[in-house]
Amino acid sequence: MFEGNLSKSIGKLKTANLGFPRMGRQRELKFALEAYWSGKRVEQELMSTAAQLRREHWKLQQVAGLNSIPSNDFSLYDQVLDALVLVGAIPERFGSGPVTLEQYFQMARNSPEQSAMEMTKWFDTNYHYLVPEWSEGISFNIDTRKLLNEVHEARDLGIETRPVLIGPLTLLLLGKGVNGFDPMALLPKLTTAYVQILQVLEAENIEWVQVDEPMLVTDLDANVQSAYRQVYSELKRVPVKLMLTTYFDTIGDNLRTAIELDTAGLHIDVVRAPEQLEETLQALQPEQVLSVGCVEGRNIWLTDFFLATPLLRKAVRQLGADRVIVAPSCSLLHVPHDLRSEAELSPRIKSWLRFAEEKLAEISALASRDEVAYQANAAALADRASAETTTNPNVREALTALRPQDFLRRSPYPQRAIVQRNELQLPLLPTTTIGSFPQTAEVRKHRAAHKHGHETSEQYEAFLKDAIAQCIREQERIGLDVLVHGEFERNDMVEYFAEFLDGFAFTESGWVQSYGSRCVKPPIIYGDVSRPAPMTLKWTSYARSLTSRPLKGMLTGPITVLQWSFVRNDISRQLTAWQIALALRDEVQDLEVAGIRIIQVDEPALREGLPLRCADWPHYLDWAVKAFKLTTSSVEDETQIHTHMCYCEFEDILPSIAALDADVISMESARSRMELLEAFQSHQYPNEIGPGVYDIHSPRVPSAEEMQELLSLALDVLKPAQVWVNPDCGLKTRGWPETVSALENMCKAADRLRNQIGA
Ligand SMILES: Nc1nc2c(c(=O)[nH]1)N[C@@H](CNc1ccc(C(=O)N[C@@H](CCC(=O)N[C@@H](CCC(=O)N[C@@H](CCC(=O)O)C(=O)O)C(=O)O)C(=O)O)cc1)CN2
Ligand code: MET
Ligand SMILES: [Zn+2]
Repeated sequence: MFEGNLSKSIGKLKTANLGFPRMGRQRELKFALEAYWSGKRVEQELMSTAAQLRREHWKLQQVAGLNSIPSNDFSLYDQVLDALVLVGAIPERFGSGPVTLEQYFQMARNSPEQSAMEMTKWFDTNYHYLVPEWSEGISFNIDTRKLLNEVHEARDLGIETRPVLIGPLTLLLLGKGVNGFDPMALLPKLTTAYVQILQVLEAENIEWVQVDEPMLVTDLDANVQSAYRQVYSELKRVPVKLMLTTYFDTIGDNLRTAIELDTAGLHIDVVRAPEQLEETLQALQPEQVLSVGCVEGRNIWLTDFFLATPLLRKAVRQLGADRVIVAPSCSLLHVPHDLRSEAELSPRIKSWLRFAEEKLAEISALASRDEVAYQANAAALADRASAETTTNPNVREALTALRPQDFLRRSPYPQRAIVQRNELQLPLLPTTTIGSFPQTAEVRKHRAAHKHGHETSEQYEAFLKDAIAQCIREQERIGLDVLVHGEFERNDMVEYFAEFLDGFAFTESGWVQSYGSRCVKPPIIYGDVSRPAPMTLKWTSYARSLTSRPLKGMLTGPITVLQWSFVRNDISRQLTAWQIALALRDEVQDLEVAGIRIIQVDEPALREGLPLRCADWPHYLDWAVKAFKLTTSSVEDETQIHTHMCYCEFEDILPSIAALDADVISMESARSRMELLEAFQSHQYPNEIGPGVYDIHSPRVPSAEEMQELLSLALDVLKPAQVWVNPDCGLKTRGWPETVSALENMCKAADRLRNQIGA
């Protein structure tokens, strides 16, 4: 009956999962972790919550009928940190193994005494991992306690798992060499460690191991490709079957290398890169199994069974049913746990969505060609495709009417700078913050009370007014030059805006891990985006009325809204980004009309959205930069546009950052001691820059001297008139006392430097 259906003759296919969200349905892990860290719970209690979650998640996967269920995909903080503990590669400053729970969290979390390992984005996702630190002296002493514990726990439930390991090359390449050390020098020792780990698993009668090598979807040079061959020829000596697992893009020119590793199986992502199926099928060796990642692990839309089925059918024709596995494209870590508790979501939109649990059901249905599921899938797809609510003709029209000048400021920067200087009358080395002030438990408590109807809107707004007023007074007292309102009304810098925009839907419990215990609830873009009414005008204007100093309005930029939402897969990312840009452009205009002279449009996710393959960079950077310019270009020369970026390496996209043509950019740089400035210097960055002078991820209060020193480094390469003074990022995760002390020191540092340079 169904064209796309697998024919009855080929039998049921095998299924696998690559990883399950670990926070728990109601974020049980988050609360257990935070209770442990605050001393309200002991280690034993945390461990028992974690074990309970693992059991529940394994059982879910068993009930869903999956043949291959992962273990070691759980983590108390981060899977890369776990991999480092597993191979025993612990940076010296944290002592040596076997690692205790206390040491484990010291590596992950900053304390006043000790700085944690650095964090950065996992490929092009909003998940952050801890960056391995590779140095000459590092030793490898494997510690398989966690790995084996999970294997055994699952066995106690009668479940044979396929343990997940981060592959050796991916682990190595994700890290950074300390002081110019070449991590590749560690390859022989690291290989030995992996051989030992596989031997331990083999001794446990483990049949299959999932080895994640997403680095294989990036551009690799010949040295790395040959390192892959070297390492895997060693691993092959251990008789366990390896599922070489790639995701997020195409293996492309690494295909030959991947095949030559001669692993028992290969997993490919045919959601992001369906075109690689054909060539992979041609290239596979006679016995190799192919795991077809056809249920998207990165997004929340229902799978199009009628697109996935022909791919599976093609694989089956070529390989035979017993060499094909149906799987998600990547780990389900990046989607929320389940849809069941979403009572507020429109039933129609809900019928188009699948979270982790529902994706397991899709995998089973695809593999067994469940007739009823196929019918339901066809009906939901047809309903989504025909829904009128997803298209807004006005928005489409506005986009087609765009002219080149809509992407350009009226005058070039040097001219704008002169009028802005006149208008704003700021001192040299102006001081400011990135926008948010501490989101204290009190702020969150009021918002929760308001949301659940325990506090009226009047009460909640009175509280916010008070918080803003106090924040303005405090900034004036500290002596900051450009003030902000503090962002107390915002639950999250993306979700808050999405709530005002048409085309977005929200979940109540659709949490996704961002790092450690921190989660985000990405809004869902299901239709054309537009702005029915102003979003930030009220609180920004209120704050402005409280001070005579310049007040900076704060918006989240189009790429960051796109990147931190679940996006449509029925129109291009570019189109959605430009729709968001048009909505934000209206907001920028309203703020300007209301007399806000400085407007910051945050784009911390600009770098994160960069494609994994360099060949795809120019196209992305072109439309992403245009989205920012569309948002910001309508203003008069007098209005100063700021932007802010953090959480990543910017060196490789500096020309595009310059092309944003923001008057001022603030960037994270304290943790790398301003390394970034060299790049700015060599590119002759033309506009103004606030290189962050202190790391806001730590409660430690930096001294004025320290920040003065960093600022001097900035002044070595930049003209004084170019330099702004600010922290690395927003202060929402900090407490008030340390925030005030740090900002006081920051202003002191700026003052001293002004004196030094005779301003
Ligand atoms: N979307 C996004 N991605 C991002 C960032 C970001 O800011 N946003 N920053 C970087 C990552 N940094 C992050 C920093 C902090 C948190 C964070 O603190 N998350 C909070 C949740 C934030 C939030 O939405 N808070 C809601 C409250 C949600 C909630 O749990 N409410 C409860 C009760 C809350 C209470 O009483 O405390 C309820 O409604 O019942 C609010 O403030 O309104 C957490 O995990 O705890 C997340 C990411 C990069 N990616
Ligand atoms: N304006 C935002 C803040 O201060 C920017 C954060 S970037 C992750 O929190
Ligand atoms: Zn930031």
